[in-house]
Amino acid sequence: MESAISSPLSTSSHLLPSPYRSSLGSRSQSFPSLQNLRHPSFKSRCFFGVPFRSRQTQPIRCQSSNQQPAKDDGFVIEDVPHLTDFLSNLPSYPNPLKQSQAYAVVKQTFVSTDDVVAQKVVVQKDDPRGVHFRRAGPREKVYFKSDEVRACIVTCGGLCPGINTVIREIVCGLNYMYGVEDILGIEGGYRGFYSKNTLRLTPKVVNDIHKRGGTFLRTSRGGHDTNKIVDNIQDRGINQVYIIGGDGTQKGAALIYKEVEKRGLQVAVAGIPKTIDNDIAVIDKSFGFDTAVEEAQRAINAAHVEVESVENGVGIVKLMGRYSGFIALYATLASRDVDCCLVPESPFYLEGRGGLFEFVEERLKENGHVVIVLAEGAGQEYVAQEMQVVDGKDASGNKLLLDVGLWLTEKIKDHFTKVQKMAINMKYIDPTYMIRAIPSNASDNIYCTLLAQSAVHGAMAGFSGFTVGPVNSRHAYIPISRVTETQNTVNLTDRMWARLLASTNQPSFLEGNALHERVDKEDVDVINHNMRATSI
Ligand SMILES: Nc1ncnc2c1ncn2[C@@H]1O[C@H](COP(=O)(O)OP(=O)(O)OP(=O)(O)O)[C@@H](O)[C@H]1O
Ligand SMILES: O=P(O)(O)OC[C@H]1O[C@](O)(CO)[C@@H](O)[C@@H]1O
Ligand SMILES: [Mg+2]
Repeated sequence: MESAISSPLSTSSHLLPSPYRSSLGSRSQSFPSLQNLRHPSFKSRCFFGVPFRSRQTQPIRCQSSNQQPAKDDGFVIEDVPHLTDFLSNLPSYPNPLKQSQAYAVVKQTFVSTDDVVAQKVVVQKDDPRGVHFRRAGPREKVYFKSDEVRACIVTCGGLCPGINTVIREIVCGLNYMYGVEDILGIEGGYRGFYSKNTLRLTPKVVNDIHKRGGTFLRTSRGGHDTNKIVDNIQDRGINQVYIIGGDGTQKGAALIYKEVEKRGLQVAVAGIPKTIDNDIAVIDKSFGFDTAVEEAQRAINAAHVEVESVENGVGIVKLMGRYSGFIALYATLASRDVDCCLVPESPFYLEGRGGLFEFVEERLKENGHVVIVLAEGAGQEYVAQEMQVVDGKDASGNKLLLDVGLWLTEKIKDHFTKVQKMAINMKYIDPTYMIRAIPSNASDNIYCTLLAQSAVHGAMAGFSGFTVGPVNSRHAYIPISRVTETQNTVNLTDRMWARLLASTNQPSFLEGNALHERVDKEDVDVINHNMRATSI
């Protein structure tokens, strides 16, 4: 018989010293074990009964009634900073949502201070309980009076479907839920703080913007100057800063928060993660990603229609994805018209057994056509070898990529016409900006609304230096450093990539490839871990 999973419940408890970890703008608390215990009121009896934000708070260990020593169950909270961490006498006020019509019939308007979201939901019985983040949502107490809030919103980095929805919902959320009227738009990204006038944002001004692609506030790369930005925040009397942007933007937001803390300002800094590439760590998925994948279907479909209408048709579609091939992966899986998907994470090769040329030839013989989807960051090393180019960077310091789409197109044409003496019909489609310069679809719009409202609740509740996002489909406040320390990339040892290979039946390019060895030698542990922990 399967043994019962031990439950962390108790009727008695005592305090233990708090193992307190701290990283940039984050605090982690590890909670010791609560084992062999079952009790439905665990939440209120054990550590959940104590607000874990307070510095005085000591994690509580619960023991079974027979008082056997409890073992550490590895419960960790990666907490976000709060304004009271450096402004200890900050007054709090009852949340005006108590009077809100919208929340009037909600059973539990306020998120308990003890609610957390688990980073991993697929675990094994004996695994440590792992990392948790603070659950997002409205709190009973706020640390701003509504008429004293002066908020601002800025958007930085590349475009992404849904930015306007996030802007709209921050403005409407602040105004409708909290009665905030003073909201400023910072124009043109970070540099707009010190080089441009602000825009006044009201629900009326932003009413329709979610129907448009792009960003109503405009954006830029580069131009992050922490001191100038915080000087400007201070000079303008801004006390809530909403920053929408990707990994670079979030790094900038962390610096702004650090400076705000250093100067002891009552300023809530909230990051809303944005990236079309879906490369932001920890969160389930970035907003606009689904819309982009959907739009990519149109390009793939066009390629497929073109190549199946001619003899030996070869279609190549290049999609965004600098270091992460998620758009290409998901667009391929969704389409089923794609024969081969190439992503930056999976090196490929052209010639010889198991190579791309051989595969294209086979598919042409079999079906008369072939469609390849290519992420822009794939095969960069091959293109670089053949092109005399100086390493270029954009204003933010991101490496400028070489056009792998054109390179591959030429390679395939050359091979079949010159080497194979076989006429092919090449159709190259590059919908790069088309998939991100569009408004978000319905589900992304809903997602954007949740992100915006969660950010507003967090800032009003006095949290600062946090990023908001869904973790296992529950919105959470995540320390900024957690989403910037690594980038999310397609994991070749994860089942999702295997699903793609199984769906397209394309070569894995493992033969003659360094990856083979790498997987064999060092990734056994990773594979085991992923088999256990993968959330997909
Ligand atoms: N390490 C950093 N420290 C401070 N600011 C940064 C850093 N990296 C980037 N920024 C600033 O963040 C802004 C946006 O950065 P970037 O152009 O890299 O886009 P991003 O936010 O990563 O979005 P995406 O990559 O999705 O387009 C720029 O204004 C840039 O100056
Ligand atoms: O041409 P831009 O605006 O710099 O953006 C291109 C880059 O932005 C991204 O979409 C990331 O936001 C990358 O995939 C792409 O390489
Ligand atoms: Mg980036």
